[in-house]
Amino acid sequence: MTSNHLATELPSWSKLQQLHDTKGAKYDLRQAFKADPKRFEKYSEQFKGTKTDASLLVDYSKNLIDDEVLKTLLDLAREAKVEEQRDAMYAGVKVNSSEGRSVLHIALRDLPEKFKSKAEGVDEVKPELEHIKAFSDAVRSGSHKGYSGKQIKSIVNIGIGGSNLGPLMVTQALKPYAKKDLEAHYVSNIDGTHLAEALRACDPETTVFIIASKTFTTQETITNANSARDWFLKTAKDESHISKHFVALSTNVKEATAFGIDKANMFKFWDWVGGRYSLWSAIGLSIAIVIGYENFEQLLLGAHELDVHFKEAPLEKNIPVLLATIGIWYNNFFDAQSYAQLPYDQYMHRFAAYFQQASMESLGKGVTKNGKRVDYQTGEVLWGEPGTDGQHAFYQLIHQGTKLIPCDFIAPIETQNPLGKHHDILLSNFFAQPEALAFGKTAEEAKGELSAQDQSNDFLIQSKIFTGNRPTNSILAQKITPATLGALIALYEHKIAVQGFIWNVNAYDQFGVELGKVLAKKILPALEAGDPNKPGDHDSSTSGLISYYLKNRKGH
Ligand SMILES: O=P(O)(O)OC[C@H]1O[C@](O)(CO)[C@@H](O)[C@@H]1O
Repeated sequence: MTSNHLATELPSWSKLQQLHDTKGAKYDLRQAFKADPKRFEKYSEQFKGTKTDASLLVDYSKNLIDDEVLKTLLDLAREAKVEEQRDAMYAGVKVNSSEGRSVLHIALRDLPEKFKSKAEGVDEVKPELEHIKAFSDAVRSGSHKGYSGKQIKSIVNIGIGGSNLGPLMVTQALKPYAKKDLEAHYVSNIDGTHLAEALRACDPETTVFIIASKTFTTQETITNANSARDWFLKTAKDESHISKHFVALSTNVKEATAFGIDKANMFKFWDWVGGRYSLWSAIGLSIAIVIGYENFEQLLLGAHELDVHFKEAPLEKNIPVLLATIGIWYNNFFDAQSYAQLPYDQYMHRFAAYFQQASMESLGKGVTKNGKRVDYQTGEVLWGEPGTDGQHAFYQLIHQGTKLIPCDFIAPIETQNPLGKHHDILLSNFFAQPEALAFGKTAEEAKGELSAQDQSNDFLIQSKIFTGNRPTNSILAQKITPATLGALIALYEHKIAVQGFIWNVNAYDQFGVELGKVLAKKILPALEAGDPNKPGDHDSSTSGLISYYLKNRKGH
């Protein structure tokens, strides 16, 4: 299923522009809520797993939308053939056209085999899960021992981008489910500090290194993996011990073998698993080790149940479609420059960082799938920090700054750590912030709060006005369990898919990360040669910087 369109050519695009100009820009949430006491019921959806405890309430009523806007947004989705593109993706059509690949992370979690996606390797998903189960069980139970017969106490996942952020985010978000006597470290950065700090906390006799790289050629990962092997061999001495301490997660068996990893220690996945969608695959091995295979399976099943919702719910009730199109409303018609994800759950502190890659690497594209340059904005700039820390840092700008920043607030109803009044206080903030953003404070109200003397101080009054009409979604999860987290991640993955379908960009390639990598490879020999007078053939800025570095570096 290919589509030829520029989003601006779809009939509903100009209608949305009109709607924005005639009423969207002036939309008043105070009035909207007053006029319709059932607005919350109308503009919220519940998602409940049937076989898992996944449970989400998504309230999108505090958006600058009415029935006409919403209908037009969904018309836009239909005109862009979102449903057909989704079905093609699920079926295994090679929708990643530039790389000639299917996009089937949904097949990794389709344990009930509902979608019958077709691609080479789909039938290997379950055997590979068995492999993950056997290894994670062995490490957790202590039956997999280090070369000197000791039980494994630390794992170090070495990977970057999608081979790091997903497992890192999930193991943090699900920390209450983690095995207590096992330390998990995640090393991604080529900065030697990252590996050095992790190794300081490890003992070679009791550490397993998980080399996670789809391609097994990524410079950071291979360099870190080699340094980890050197560190290990300094103590272990004998290379035959490597097999008990190094495993590889990769689609590239040849390179992993060349690195010295035993076939039995390789966990494979397939080219239809995009790096930033790979936590459900062998890349999730560290998740299974940390939280146990049964919990890992719940994560997959929760995501699968959301996949079913995305596939079967009518667009009017389809949560990923609603969030995606509402996002487009602001990104393309209100010129919103960014979008914030704000989890009110300390364990979810890497959630926005994870979706930064998933969303921005997927949708940061400037050409359509047919090679036409787009004449509209694409990927949202995504950022965020957990509440309430964010409140004391950047919320001032969200409330009163000149930029429109749509936000998603996410919180669990049940905390993993009941502690006095803490959770109610946290949640009171979770409820209050979207309320303040939506309804603001008028000049009258601001004036009423001032002393008689200050009531004529216009600067004070103006400074205390909150314009309101700042849009938010509020997502309440029952509890951040493995299944609920799986559903939440899948929800945002599908939001990305829908936006890609509408903007008609390929959300599954990443050519934008290449150029800088190629230039770095050209620069490295000059740094290794070390002659400040020979920085290589560059512009004066780059050469000047390299020479300055070479002249001033010490301890090399
Ligand atoms: O898993 P690999 O092949 O080492 O790639 C790591 C990351 O590098 C990228 O290719 C580019 O940043 C990501 O898409 C990917 O997640």
